Amino acid sequence: MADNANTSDTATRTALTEPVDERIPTVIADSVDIVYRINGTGAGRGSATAALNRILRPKQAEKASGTRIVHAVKKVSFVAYKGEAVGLIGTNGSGKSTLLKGIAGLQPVENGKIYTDGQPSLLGVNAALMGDLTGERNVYLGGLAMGMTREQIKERYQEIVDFSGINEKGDFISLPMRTYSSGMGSRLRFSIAAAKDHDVLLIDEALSTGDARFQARSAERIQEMREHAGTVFLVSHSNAAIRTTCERVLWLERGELRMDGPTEEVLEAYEEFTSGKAKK
Ligand SMILES: Nc1ncnc2c1ncn2[C@@H]1O[C@H](COP(=O)(O)OP(=O)(O)OP(=O)(O)O)[C@@H](O)[C@H]1O
Repeated sequence: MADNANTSDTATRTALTEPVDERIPTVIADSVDIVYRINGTGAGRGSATAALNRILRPKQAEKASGTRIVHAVKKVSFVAYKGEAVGLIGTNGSGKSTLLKGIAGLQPVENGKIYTDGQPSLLGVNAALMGDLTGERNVYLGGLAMGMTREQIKERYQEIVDFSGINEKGDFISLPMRTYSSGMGSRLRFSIAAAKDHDVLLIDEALSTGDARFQARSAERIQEMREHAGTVFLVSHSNAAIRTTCERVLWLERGELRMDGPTEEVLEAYEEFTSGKAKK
């Protein structure tokens, strides 16, 4: 018995030390479906009885209340690895943002599973900063939300402000964020997120509103984050931003994964698809 155990032990050790695939997975999506339910227009909308029915008889109530279902992500599977920058492309409403929210754990998965190693951080154009607070307060708020301590934020504060370039044209950091242009807002959001190395960083269109100089700076910072062995996902309609940032691309169309491969290959097919669409 003991001998057998030893033999299998050695076999396991050999198997474990063989360099099968040295890449370390950080996000695994296994046949993921994500569905939105929009409580609808049917009879009794908003009444207490309708609400009670939704709890007690969800199936029938769903029909009666006219609940609409939007199947935003359909059977999507992929594995992303440490050090990868993965672009997510697809026409409007194809499910890119929804998939990012699913990976971040902000949108429940209907079927299938998403496994992540470490804490994913979603950086979106609507990241939870407060418009009525100054840029400075928001740097602290965002930093705390990412799990940094007050001291760590204080140490990196100037770096964050400088990276964002918010103060290049005057003292804007002491003004409420609602007074910023959309480009300024997204620059500050990205700068806050970039102050920390993330295991998995999910970026939703945040770079597209920045100017060319800021986009180049962000691309450089994303490169650094990858070198620190994180995984970056970038949703963008800018094929140029995808080309400079990502070496792999997932193309979603109508919620389905149409293609997963090297950036140039996927973008070529996508560009053909979109130009074909434009001609129709
Ligand atoms: N909160 C929501 N409630 C209901 N349906 C939603 C919601 N958010 C998105 N959807 C629907 O899910 C589908 C996918 O939307 P999603 O925002 O993920 O697409 P996208 O690829 O990011 O689009 P875009 O490129 O326009 O930003 C769309 O049909 C959209 O109408």
